[in-house]
Amino acid sequence: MPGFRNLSISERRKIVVETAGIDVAELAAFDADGFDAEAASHLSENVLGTFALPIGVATNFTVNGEDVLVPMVTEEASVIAAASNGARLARALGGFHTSSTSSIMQAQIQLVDLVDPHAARLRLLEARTELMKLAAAQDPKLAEVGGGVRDLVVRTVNFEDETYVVAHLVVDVRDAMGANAVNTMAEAVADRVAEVAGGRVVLRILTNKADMRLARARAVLDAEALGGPLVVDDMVHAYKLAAGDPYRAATHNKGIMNGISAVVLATGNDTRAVEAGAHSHAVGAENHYTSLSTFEKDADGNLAATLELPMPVGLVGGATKTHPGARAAVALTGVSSAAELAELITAVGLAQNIAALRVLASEGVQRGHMSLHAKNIAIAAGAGPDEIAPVAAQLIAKKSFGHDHAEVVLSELRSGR
Ligand SMILES: CC(C)(COP(=O)([O-])OP(=O)([O-])OC[C@H]1O[C@@H](n2cnc3c(N)ncnc32)[C@H](O)[C@@H]1OP(=O)([O-])[O-])[C@@H](O)C(=O)NCCC(=O)NCCSC(=O)C[C@@](C)(O)CC(=O)[O-]
Ligand SMILES: NC(=O)C1=CN([C@@H]2O[C@H](COP(=O)(O)OP(=O)(O)OC[C@H]3O[C@@H](n4cnc5c(N)ncnc54)[C@H](O)[C@@H]3O)[C@@H](O)[C@H]2O)C=CC1
Repeated sequence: MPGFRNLSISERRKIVVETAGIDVAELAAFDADGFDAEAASHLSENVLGTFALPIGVATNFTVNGEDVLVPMVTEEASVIAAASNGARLARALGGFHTSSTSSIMQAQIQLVDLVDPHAARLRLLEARTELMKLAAAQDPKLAEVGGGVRDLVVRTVNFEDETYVVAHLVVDVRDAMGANAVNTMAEAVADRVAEVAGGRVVLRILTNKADMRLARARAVLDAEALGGPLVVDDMVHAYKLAAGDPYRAATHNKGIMNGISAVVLATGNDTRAVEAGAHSHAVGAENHYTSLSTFEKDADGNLAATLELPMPVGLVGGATKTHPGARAAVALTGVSSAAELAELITAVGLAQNIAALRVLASEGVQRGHMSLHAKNIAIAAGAGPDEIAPVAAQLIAKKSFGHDHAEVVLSELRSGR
């Protein structure tokens, strides 16, 4: 959607409504009074009001052959521009291809004070059918929509002089994020689990290491569009440093989460749950913190990029149906299942990562990022509504983004110099 960025907000809204095929009234949720203090007071505690952040759309996304607009809520300049840019680069060779596992979440039930932990583990596995049935009885609605308890897995965990037995309820939560659903089940079976194992239950809570709920995205990027073979090679070098060095991996993955957290937040999902899952997944099989994505040169000299990570997001439950902005954001994407949303979010994470690595492997991040952040610096220096654009333009022209420089530019503007 070239030129979209130059339109006014109302022109952008018109195009979004036409493209997404939604009712214009839905976008009223993004107005200042779209989510008032009264409505907000039902979502959280000790509420004083609401706290607004920008919601924008990333453009240019093709996912599994379909064009899609992506709502993103973020306070950081250049994130939405970069996602749109990454999607534009991927689009030339077919966009993003995605897949995912079933929506499987797990709850952990921790047993302590066991005299025979290894035998207790087997006693629990012998009672597997009974315990699964007891858990399933807590959520008939989930069974109605095709979900439910799929397994009971029992592990032992050793720490210091303790051997804990930990039972995992493995549950298909379908279109829910599923934390409340599996926590309810874990608490309901805890007494019987303690009885069968012959110990005492302490924790009964989901794990955010949602490694049975993975979403995947991949794209091929045209070498010439990236800037040539050297940029491809250097993007692979950038990836390899992240793969081998936790100091770089943390920043590399932060770039991925720039896109992911923004869509998770826009759709009313739990950013902390997704972030905890992502970073736990980034501790790979070799037990060191590494890159969530991969980049490799393919047989044609183009760049093949992939991303796979846990993506526990829902379309029902939590705040997804109760926050009007979240409802509008989901409507805008057109997704109809939690799995589809999870895959879209993963494609956005990959687009974000592609855009960041491309600038890092070529001109560096500061020109693009700071040009878009310049208005923010102007505001922080005290610029009023009419002064923001001219101060930002001066900072960009001089390629000098320091706050002291912004103050000088502002005072020169005010004194007519
Ligand atoms: C910023 C760009 C996109 C400029 O990129 P550019 O090449 O100067 O811009 P362009 O004018 O050629 O535009 C290319 C496309 O980018 C999009 N675009 C471009 N500008 C806008 C805008 N104002 N509003 C909306 N969309 C914009 C838009 O889709 C546009 O296509 P067109 O509309 O022309 O067909 C590029 O430099 C970029 O991708 N930079 C990466 C920035 C980034 O990653 N920001 C996140 C913050 S930094 C960070 O937190 C993470 C990091 C970097 O540390 C992660 C890591 O280390 O791995
Ligand atoms: N560690 C963590 O991540 C924790 C997260 N949470 C919070 O839990 C909330 C999410 O929990 P949920 O169980 O998703 O919420 P929920 O309990 O509000 O909704 C899930 C329920 O919706 C019903 N349902 C109706 N239609 C369904 C469908 N098509 N697919 C699946 N279920 C359907 C089912 O009965 C299901 O149990 C989020 O707000 C999250 O922040 C809560 C505790 C801990």
